[in-house]
Amino acid sequence: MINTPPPPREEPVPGGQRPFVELTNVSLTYGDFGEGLLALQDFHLSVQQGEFTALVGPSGCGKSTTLKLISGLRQPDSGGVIVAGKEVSKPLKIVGMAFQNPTLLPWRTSLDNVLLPLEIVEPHRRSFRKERARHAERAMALFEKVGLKDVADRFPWQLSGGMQQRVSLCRSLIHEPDLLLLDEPFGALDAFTREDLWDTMKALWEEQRFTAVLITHDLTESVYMAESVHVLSARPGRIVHSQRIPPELRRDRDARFSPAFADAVYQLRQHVGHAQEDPV
Ligand SMILES: Nc1ncnc2c1ncn2[C@@H]1O[C@H](COP(=O)(O)OP(=O)(O)OP(=O)(O)O)[C@@H](O)[C@H]1O
Repeated sequence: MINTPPPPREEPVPGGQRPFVELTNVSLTYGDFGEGLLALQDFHLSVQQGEFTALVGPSGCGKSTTLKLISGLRQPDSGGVIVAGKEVSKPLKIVGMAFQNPTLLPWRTSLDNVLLPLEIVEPHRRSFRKERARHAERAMALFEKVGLKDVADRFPWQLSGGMQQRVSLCRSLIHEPDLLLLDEPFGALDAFTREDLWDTMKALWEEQRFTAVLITHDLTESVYMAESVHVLSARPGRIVHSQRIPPELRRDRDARFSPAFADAVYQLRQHVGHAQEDPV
């Protein structure tokens, strides 16, 4: 029902827009050629503008590497990486990122942590001082949206892990990025906090409709959050299965207990299992 054959690649819809994120025939080796470690090979991925996509797969298969390529932190050895219609050749400014570790600076308050990207990245940097009050107002609005109260003046070490991760999500969104890259941001949280944050993130995405790429080991999370889920093979990684997730499975918490939801997770689990057993 929700299966599609392994993509090599989604072609642009005829007459429609090109994908917002497009990796074509990408290979990447860490270290020296010859002795290096081949992380990705023949890798294709396309994500439409405003789409929420998840990448799942065995540990070490190249998921974080894919985000590094999309964000421009690394360049491929061969193949192309295009974001917003342009070849990626350096770190992109239109990207927000959140990681498993919230990586907040302990000597800065929550508000100053959230404002950090505006302080250091152009074009905001040059007008930051003049615009600080306006940015702080936006940060406060974000705090409210993610369910944080009275944290602006508190330091990271005064917050719970879940609160720190909420602050980190605010920081990733403060510059209103077109593209949000999420590297297991919910992975280290307890189950209840994690489920709350899924809903928070979904609400933000529904409101702002940025393009999102989520890496996760949690198949339930991938089905609940993403419109499409791609399974990577064991290293060298490439996509071996793609699954569209019907909107009704992502509608609300109750949907997670439906047979159709369990079926979607089961199918993904089968493909991840095959990927673990049969390295390509
Ligand atoms: N900077 C690096 N130098 C050398 N090897 C690296 C580097 N970064 C990653 N690797 C290796 O490349 C492969 C893919 O790593 P990557 O972090 O992309 O995998 P992953 O799918 O995100 O893993 P996990 O699910 O365990 O987080 C792994 O074998 C990893 O050890």
